[in-house]
Amino acid sequence: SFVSLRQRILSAVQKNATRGDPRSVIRAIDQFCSQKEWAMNVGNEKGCILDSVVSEVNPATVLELGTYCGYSTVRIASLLPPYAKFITLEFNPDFAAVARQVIAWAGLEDKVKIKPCLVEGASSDWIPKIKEQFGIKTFDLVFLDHWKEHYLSDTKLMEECGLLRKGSVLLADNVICPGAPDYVEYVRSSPRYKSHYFRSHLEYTKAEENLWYLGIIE
Ligand SMILES: O=C(NC/C=C/[C@H]1OC[C@H](O)[C@@H]1O)c1cc([N+](=O)[O-])cc(O)c1O
Ligand SMILES: [Mg+2]
Repeated sequence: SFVSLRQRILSAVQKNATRGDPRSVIRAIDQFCSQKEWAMNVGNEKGCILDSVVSEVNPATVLELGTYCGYSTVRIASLLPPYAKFITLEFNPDFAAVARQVIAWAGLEDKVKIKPCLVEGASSDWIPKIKEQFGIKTFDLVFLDHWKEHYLSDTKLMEECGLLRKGSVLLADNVICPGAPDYVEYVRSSPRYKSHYFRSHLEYTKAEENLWYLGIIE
C-alpha cells in the first residue's frame, strides 16, 4: 500500500538513528531529505542558526507553530534546560502522529507537549487558552514555521493575549520562500520590534532564504 513521505521520514529515523540520541535523529532526517526526497524540515543550515538562537535565548518557555515531522522540535528540545516548558502546534493529525514518534525516538517525549492545534479559526480560540492550559505567562521564544499566511494573524493574536513580553524573541522560517510579506512588512514598520534576518538557503537547496529574527523591545 502507499507509504506517505512522512512515513518514509519516520522509517528513515527508526532505521538509521539511535534511540535516545536527538542528534542522530536530526542527521538521519537530513540525510534522507538531501539524498532521497526533499521535505519541508527547517534543515541543517537554518537548523544551526536556530540552535544558536535557542542557545543564546536559553528560553524557559518556547512555542513552535508548525511541528510537521518534529525535526525542529527535536532540535529545539535537545537544547532546552530540564525545567523548560515547550509547546508545539500542528493542526494536521497525520503529521502530529509522525512527530510524536520522531520525538519519542529521540527520547524527548517528556520535554515536549504536542498540542494538536486546530485549524485557523480554532487556533484563534486556542492561543488565548495557553495561559490557563499550560500555566504559561509569556513565551521567551516563538518559532514560526506553520502556514505562512498565518504568521501575521497569530503574532497579533499572541500580542493581544499578552503572551509576548519585552525581550521575547520570535524566529520565523520561510519569509522569502514561500514567503510571508505581510508579516515582514508589519514587524519592520512596528516600533515594538527590533528585527534582523539571518541569510541562509531553503532547506536542502541553493535557493536564497532568510530566517527572520525579531526581538521585542517594547
Ligand atoms: O508550508 C510550509 N510550512 C507550513 C506547512 C503547512 C502544512 O503542513 C502542516 C499542515 O498540514 C499544513 O498544510 C513550508 C513550505 C516550504 N516550501 O518550500 O514550500 C518550505 C518550508 O520550510 C515550509 O515550512
Ligand atoms: Mg519552514
